[in-house]
Amino acid sequence: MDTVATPSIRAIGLGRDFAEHPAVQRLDLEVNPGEVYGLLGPNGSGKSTTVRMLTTMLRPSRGTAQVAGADISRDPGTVRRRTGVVLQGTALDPLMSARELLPLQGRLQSLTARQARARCAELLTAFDAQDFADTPVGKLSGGQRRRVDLAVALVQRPDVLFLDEPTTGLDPASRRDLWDEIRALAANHGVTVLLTTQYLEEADQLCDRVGILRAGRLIASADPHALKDQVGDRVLTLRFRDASAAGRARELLATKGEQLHTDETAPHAVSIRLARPGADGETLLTWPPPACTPNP
Ligand SMILES: Nc1ncnc2c1ncn2[C@@H]1O[C@H](COP(=O)(O)OP(=O)(O)OP(=O)(O)O)[C@@H](O)[C@H]1O
Repeated sequence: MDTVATPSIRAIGLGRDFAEHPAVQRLDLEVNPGEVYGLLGPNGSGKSTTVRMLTTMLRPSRGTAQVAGADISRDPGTVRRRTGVVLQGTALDPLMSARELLPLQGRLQSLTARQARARCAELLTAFDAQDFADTPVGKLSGGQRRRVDLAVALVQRPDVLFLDEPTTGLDPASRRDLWDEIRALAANHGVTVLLTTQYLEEADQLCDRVGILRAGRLIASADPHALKDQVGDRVLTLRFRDASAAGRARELLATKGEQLHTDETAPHAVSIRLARPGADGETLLTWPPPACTPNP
């Protein structure tokens, strides 16, 4: 019996040039069913170009890929039917509400009116969106809006979901809520998720595996812990009660010449690179600092 699952996404030598400049070089990638895979990389590293090729929006210059069992070049219609996509700045009609948009999407995907209404009700409940279901999406907060984007992408029950920088611009609490939704999709419904991110913490907390893209090349791909060992310095993260305590710790550590890693998504945390030889075991910080030690 064959017990090896067919990958939900398999790219072989996939690449795309713009005016002879390779935006994505030769990408080899496999993502398994039910996995949350993160493509991590700075601006311009090729993340969106990769997503646009895998979702059949952009023709590759070289290579091949299969998504949800279909070839992106030979059978793009099947790929589109079996996948959901949320791109950066997805253009939903700002005057329409979730309760209008979701059934409309269902009808476009050939559901009957009754099926479309039922699916809409199911998704509004799943995304805890009843309270803002009748508000035009143009008037929603960033976090609410992303949940509607995600719900719209899920109307057709996709096997594979692509999310291009799903949490950019969200506050930390909305970001964590969205992480929970994405995890639940994979864990409870077996949806395979490929997302792109610029945030190390997001890749670390959310993804089963992470690929690092740099200048259009996948330079590493593994689970986040293995990746940190392979390509990163060791990082010690201290979490504080509030952002101001973290700020004071950051100032103290900077005066000691420590190399700090800043992550704008985690204002309560301070991360220190432990790359200096001989730094292990040294006391880096005494907390609380002397100025706020309670009087005996
Ligand atoms: N339509 C296009 N025409 C010309 N060059 C493009 C086009 N789209 C992307 N590029 C170039 O391809 C490279 C990769 O861009 P891409 O948008 O894939 O990167 P990214 O990692 O998604 O960046 P960001 O995080 O800013 O979205 C960049 O050098 C970009 O300028």
